[in-house]
Amino acid sequence: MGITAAVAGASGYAGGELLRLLLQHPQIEIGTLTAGGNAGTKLAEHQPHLLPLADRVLAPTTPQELAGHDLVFLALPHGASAKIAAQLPPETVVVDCGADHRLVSAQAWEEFYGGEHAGTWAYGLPELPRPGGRQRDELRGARRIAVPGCYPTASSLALAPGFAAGLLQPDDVVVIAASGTSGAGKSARPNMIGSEVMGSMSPYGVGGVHRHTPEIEQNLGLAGQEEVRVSFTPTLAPMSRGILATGTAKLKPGVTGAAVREAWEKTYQGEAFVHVLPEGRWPRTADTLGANTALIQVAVDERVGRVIAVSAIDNLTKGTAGGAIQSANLALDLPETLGLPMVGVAP
Ligand SMILES: NC(=O)C1=CN([C@@H]2O[C@H](COP(=O)(O)OP(=O)(O)OC[C@H]3O[C@@H](n4cnc5c(N)ncnc54)[C@H](OP(=O)(O)O)[C@@H]3O)[C@@H](O)[C@H]2O)C=CC1
Ligand SMILES: CC(=O)N[C@@H](CCC(=O)OP(=O)(O)O)C(=O)O
Repeated sequence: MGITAAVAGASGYAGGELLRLLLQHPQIEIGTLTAGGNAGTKLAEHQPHLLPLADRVLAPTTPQELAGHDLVFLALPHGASAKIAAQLPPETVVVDCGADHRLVSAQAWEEFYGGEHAGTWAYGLPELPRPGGRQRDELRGARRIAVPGCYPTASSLALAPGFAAGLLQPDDVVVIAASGTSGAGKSARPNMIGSEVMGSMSPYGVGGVHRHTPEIEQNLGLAGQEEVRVSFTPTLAPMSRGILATGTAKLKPGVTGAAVREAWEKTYQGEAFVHVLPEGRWPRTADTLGANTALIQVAVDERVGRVIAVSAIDNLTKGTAGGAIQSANLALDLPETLGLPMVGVAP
């Protein structure tokens, strides 16, 4: 018998993308699917694109329904996963797409999310450079995994090579990122309706208050082993999927353009999903659509002594469900790339 996986939150965007990818995974069988208020309805009502699962009925999200699987993906709102995970057997691989277990600092959790910190799990961004290794080292054999936020995935992959190589000043880092509307989940806010989003871009969470700020700081700080401060501004773009993150940071004195290029290329050399593009080509979200890839480019603005690093991802694929399955592959000792698309949909 193969590996069985349950998906909690199967009626949502992240749950739907998990199922799209799991249907193509050669070693994982899809088990129980659950929802909240939509429990009792058929999956086809919420995910009409997932034809092979159309007649599956959604179960309520309880530990009893989720138990008995080798793998459980939680694609639930913040705060819902900790209680459930605590009631699942310790040997089950639990992969949480929500934020509950991403942050190391309880103080940062309280400041940006409020309430009690549920604890820290292995962070599911395998390519992230860490002193003497990669984040994937912590994911091999892990039984509890926290999938990163979509903005932190794009922003951290863009800038981490510069911090890992000690090329960037830690106190002058700016990230501005644009996201498609699916990043907000299915429960639309008033600013998400089509007539407001189409043909317009708008900032939100401005002024250092967006909850992904401490997560980006945590990742860049771990890469460089020093405290990093980031000014992060998210914006909403008129597209359903995709994130384009532009990070800039002040170079340390004497750092050359050649050293920057070498650091970025070396960091991601051999990585299957994270690619530094050839010089002169810039990442576009469209090229990552439906793929578990992150496309990166870097340049030096010599006039102001800053590095500019840009990355593009599909927020639902590398930014959530693809990253979740990549980490699960590592936890289960499967090939890291198994079942994951590397080719986007174009145009
Ligand atoms: N969208 C994205 O790009 C990203 C999302 N994530 C994270 O993934 C998680 C899911 O996000 P997303 O799919 O976008 O959200 P959606 O709003 O699209 O889906 C939420 C899912 O959770 C279920 N649900 C809601 N409340 C409860 C509850 N109290 N108990 C049990 N189930 C419940 C919903 O079921 P029902 O239909 O019955 O209401 C639905 O299946 C979130 O934690 C989000 O932060 C992470 C990275 C990126
Ligand atoms: C466009 C949009 O609204 N995006 C979401 C982030 C999505 C994501 O990655 O968030 P989690 O931390 O919730 O998992 C936001 O800014 O809140």
